[in-house]
Amino acid sequence: MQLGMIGLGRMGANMAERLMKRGHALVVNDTRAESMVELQKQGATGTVVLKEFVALLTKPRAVWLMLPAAVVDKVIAQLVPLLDEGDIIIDGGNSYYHDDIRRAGELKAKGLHYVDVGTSGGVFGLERGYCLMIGGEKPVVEHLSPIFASLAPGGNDVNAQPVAVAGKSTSELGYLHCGANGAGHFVKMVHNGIEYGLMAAYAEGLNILRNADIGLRTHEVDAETTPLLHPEHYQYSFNLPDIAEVWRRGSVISSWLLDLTADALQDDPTLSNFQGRVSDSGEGRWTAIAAIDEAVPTPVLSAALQERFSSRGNADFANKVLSAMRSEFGGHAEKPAPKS
Ligand SMILES: NC(=O)C1=CN([C@@H]2O[C@H](COP(=O)(O)OP(=O)(O)OC[C@H]3O[C@@H](n4cnc5c(N)ncnc54)[C@H](O)[C@@H]3O)[C@@H](O)[C@H]2O)C=CC1
Ligand SMILES: O=C(CO)[C@H](O)[C@H](O)COP(=O)(O)O
Repeated sequence: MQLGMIGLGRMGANMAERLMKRGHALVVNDTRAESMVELQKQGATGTVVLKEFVALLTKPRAVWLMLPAAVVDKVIAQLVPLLDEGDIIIDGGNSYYHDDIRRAGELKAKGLHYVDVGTSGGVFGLERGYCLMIGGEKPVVEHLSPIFASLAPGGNDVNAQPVAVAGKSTSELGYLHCGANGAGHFVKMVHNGIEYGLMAAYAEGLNILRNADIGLRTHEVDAETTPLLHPEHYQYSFNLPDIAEVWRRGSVISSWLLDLTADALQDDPTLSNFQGRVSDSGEGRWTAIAAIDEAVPTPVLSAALQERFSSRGNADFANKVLSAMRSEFGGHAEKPAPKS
């Protein structure tokens, strides 16, 4: 099948390559001409000029956007005058599902179809395949199924576990039509909310292990902690790369995120290349908003999001306010920071 791919960054380029390896014809576009070179060598047709890109596509055209969420509306506005009735725009990035609902309505009025696809798999998707969470009209989704089936891991995914729905759903192949427009990105939003929680759980647990030698270095211990500490209980110098590795082998908490964590710790046990300022691209916030709208408690997912804000120094002033209040009501002075 032919597919147009706009956005050839960390995700789009690998997805185009995976599709070509599985026999699809790719027409590619990016504002960065250099991002097309390798794909063109592999057989893709490509141009930086959007009008020429559209002219290379056969009707009904299928155009997959793999762009930062912030530029999707702009690119759709440029694309629409170039498209014809019956053409399909697929947004495979991390858009907010509210935007999908609006876009699908606007495009429907022009005779165009819109499909939202939550894509998971990161830069490893080229080899492992991508998990696809899809929202849109059933016949349009079915029309695109050769593309979804080729991007997804498929039934031979080595990580796949036996499933109860065998033979009844494409879910066992790694892609799923989740519902009407917005449903794909709704499911991806919650997927990423869970991702934040899982990531925070591993990070917090490993931090407890890392500090289990605190009784051996009482001279460094925070002045607040010293009176409460029984040094004899904290005499362990754990090897974190080894612990992450052993947890990968048959443990209850084994996972792909743990595999990646173990790899990172093998490379550098102190993670000295990172400052620990953790960004967020919106999905965790939208998950928290949906939970509030539904009045569903999400203490773990919400705390994981808040932890990212703190990591960027956004709690510093609040902490100063706390110290100021302690000083005001109890005359408590701030104690010195631990020696490093
Ligand atoms: N990196 C990841 O692990 C994952 C990313 N996503 C989502 O996929 C989307 C793409 O992510 P990445 O590939 O990581 O981003 P990226 O920043 O690596 O690539 C974006 C590409 O879009 C191009 N681009 C920007 N504006 C353009 C325009 N107006 N016209 C044509 N091309 C344009 C850029 O030149 C770049 O090549 C985002 O929505 C992201 O949130 C989804 C799952 C995983
Ligand atoms: O969708 C993804 C993974 O599933 C992307 O890597 C996304 O960028 C992760 O979210 P955040 O940037 O908020 O950490």
